[in-house]
Amino acid sequence: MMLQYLHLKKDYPNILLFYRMGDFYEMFYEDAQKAARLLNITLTARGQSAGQPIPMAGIPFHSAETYLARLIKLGESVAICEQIGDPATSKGPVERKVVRVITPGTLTDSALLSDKNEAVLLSISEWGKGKQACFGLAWMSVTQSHISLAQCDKTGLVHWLDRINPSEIVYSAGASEALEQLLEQRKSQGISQAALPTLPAWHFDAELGETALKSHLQAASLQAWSADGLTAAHAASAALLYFAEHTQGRKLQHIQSIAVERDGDLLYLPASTQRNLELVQTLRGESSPTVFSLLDTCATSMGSRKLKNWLLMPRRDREHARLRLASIAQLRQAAPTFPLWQTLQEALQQVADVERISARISLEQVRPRELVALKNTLRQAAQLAATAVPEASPLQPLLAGLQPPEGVAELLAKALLEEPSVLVRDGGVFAAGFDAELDELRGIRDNCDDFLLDLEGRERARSGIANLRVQYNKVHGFYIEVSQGQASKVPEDYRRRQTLKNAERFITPELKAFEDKALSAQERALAREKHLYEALLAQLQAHVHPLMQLAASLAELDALCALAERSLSLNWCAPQFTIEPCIDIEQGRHPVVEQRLAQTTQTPFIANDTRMGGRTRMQIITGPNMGGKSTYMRQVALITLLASMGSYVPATACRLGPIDGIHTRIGAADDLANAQSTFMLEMTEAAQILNSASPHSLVLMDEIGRGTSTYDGLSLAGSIASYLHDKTQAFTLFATHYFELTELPAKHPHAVNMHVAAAETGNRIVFLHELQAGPASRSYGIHVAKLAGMPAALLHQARATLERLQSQGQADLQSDLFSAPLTPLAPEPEAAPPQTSVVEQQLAALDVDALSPREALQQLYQLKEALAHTRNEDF
Ligand SMILES: Nc1ncnc2c1ncn2[C@@H]1O[C@H](COP(=O)(O)OP(=O)(O)OP(=O)(O)O)[C@@H](O)[C@H]1O
Repeated sequence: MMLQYLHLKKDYPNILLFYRMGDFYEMFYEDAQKAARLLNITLTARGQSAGQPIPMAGIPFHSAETYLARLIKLGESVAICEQIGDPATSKGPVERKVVRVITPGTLTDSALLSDKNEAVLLSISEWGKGKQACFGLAWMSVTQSHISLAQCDKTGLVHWLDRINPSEIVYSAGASEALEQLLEQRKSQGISQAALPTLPAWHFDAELGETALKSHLQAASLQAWSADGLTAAHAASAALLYFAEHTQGRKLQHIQSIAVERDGDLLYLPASTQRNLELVQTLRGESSPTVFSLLDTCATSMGSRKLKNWLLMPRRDREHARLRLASIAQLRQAAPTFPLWQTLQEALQQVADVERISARISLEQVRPRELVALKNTLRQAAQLAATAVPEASPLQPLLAGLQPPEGVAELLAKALLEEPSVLVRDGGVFAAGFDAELDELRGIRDNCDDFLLDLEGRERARSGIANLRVQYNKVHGFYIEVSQGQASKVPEDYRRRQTLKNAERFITPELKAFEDKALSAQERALAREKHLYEALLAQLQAHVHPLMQLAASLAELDALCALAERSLSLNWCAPQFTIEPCIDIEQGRHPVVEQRLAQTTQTPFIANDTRMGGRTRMQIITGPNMGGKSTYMRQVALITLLASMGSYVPATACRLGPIDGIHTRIGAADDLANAQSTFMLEMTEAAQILNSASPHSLVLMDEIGRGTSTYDGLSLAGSIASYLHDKTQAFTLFATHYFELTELPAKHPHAVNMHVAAAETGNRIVFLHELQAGPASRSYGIHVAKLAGMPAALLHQARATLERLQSQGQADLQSDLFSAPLTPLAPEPEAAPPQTSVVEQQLAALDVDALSPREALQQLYQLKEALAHTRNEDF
């Protein structure tokens, strides 16, 4: 047996092998030691090898899922080896085979997968040399029906890793040191938790990949998906498909489309932005309260996953967002009594996870109860599809996509019991009337009771033993039981089966014959149900593709209903898109802080306006600690993001120009989690922003420079602000406690000073959380320290020091800070200057001195008209 084990294990050297022995999965050697450590299970020994006991550890097979879940969470992979031979007929060890490999990026079991998260497997190939070098990416979730492809350079790779956030990344064993380092570094810095398996380099073969993709799509060319010529991505696909199919032990029939993604099509939300804005996880690593937890009122897990995808992968072009906004507008309308979203969401509550069920049908892992849930969902979907909406409604195509594939619900209704057993092996899955042979076998079993009662009556009469009973147990089968006192009266043909303290158990030839028939009927019925189930799954394969499409429509409808509900319940407005570069928000709010305030203190959130665009590209935001600077900056980023994903936004009005990314540098205690020095991390993140932001990006800089000495920090903060203003020209919100930076707008025409207002009464401070124009009149650090409960003597000393420093004057520093020009920067390509509006251009061209009063008036009218025209240029 150990020979068989070692033979199987040799193909899975780096992952745990669960070796099935009876009711246990056993592990041996290092696997046993590792599992004992990770799972806290007992390490025992079995036999000897080279004079040493063989370490062994096991888990009961019926509780395997719990252990698997723990191992997967720890980033381990497990190969499941089952007995496939018949122990009764096997000579030597029963034949065994690895039937499945479970890895963090290829999960399909409902018990291991989180309902609201995708487990994504990413494959990376390196292609070409020197200037032609690029990375090919291919990624998928095994429970979805498409593969995504992309190609990029090194900077782009970081963007994609942030976006995809894979659970597992497979790359070549011969990968470059740079790639290996990047992946390891992200893991050690806690940016990624992805498992990092490697495959031999020959798996990353472009031709192999292209052929595999074509075979999945059953197409002669990949042109229809714009996926031809993507050599590097094809190479990554080869390894991706090999790895995924190898883990499932079968071809992934349900993969039926390709999505080619391009960096330039998507908004860039770096990992730091996702973290700082607490999109799906709080800074403490919890799943609530976050933007996603606030948005997610979906009725189905499919809807939640779709919504999360919209939030984390918004597109730059506004087509998708506009369509979603139009759909939300429709869902908000009364139809006729309740808003349409409510009627639809009630129906969606009854909908099962069609996407995952369909994938499990394809992988032949689906359970009977999931099929019953699918049947009920299909009926529900047919009703949803019939929902009345106006003809030109943007919801029309979605509702049309809810038509269930023909005959599937009927087939499932006919085949399955309303409440089947959990597992097919227990029987009790198929409905009566579906299969004549099964009905007959079940008939024999069901007639048992009648026969046994009849036999009992006859045997009592024959033997004259009144308390004789015919019974059954799993160990001994059928028997006739009589008390010890009566045992001598039994007829001659009774054969003793078992002696108990007070009773004797017998069998008769007639009972034995019945037992053989009944037990074999039971066994045959189970085998028949297994066979029928396999046949049913084979029949369902043809419907997997339409079921996946139905799932996509259900998910989208659900996500839209959630956004409609949120927009009404939280009083959000529809954003407007314009080609003019701007972020124009009226009475904006931070949705999560607003909700927290409402739930905890019941104090209202103070809404604030944001006007950026045209002349204003940068706000230097000052004000006391706790004044609301971070909240304000985050709210601008969140409103921008929510609008870009096609959601209503927490504001009374919002106009938004093109946006290509949201970059944030926000100092927080979370830096401690990283091994890097806080200041180093701060500078690294700032450098990344300066290198990748563009005039269409939104940049949030919160207290940059505070991680080093005052003068260093101040100088760096000043230079960074200047660089962002002059070179990057991104929309920038720059919060700082360096009061000296309020001088910046004097020399930088596109920057303005803003401050969060606070009122002082005596030595007390009241935060107004109101954003006002101009710099803060002073800082309130000592007031805030008082609020925090600092000892009075300490505060007294701090005040005295402050006064002394202020009287020494810092004026010199202030005027010097921005006097040094931002040169030499000549070799760098100049970014395009901020777009000047038509009105500005006309104004610049005017020769005022040459105009008569009448012409001047005329010009004024024209300018006003041009201005109105620009503002209406929404698209
Ligand atoms: N607009 C607002 N309306 C009501 N309360 C607010 C508002 N903005 C902020 N707050 C409250 O003030 C608290 C502090 O806000 P925030 O962290 O944004 O201040 P800050 O100015 O960035 O402080 P620091 O400079 O210390 O980082 C928030 O947690 C919130 O409770």
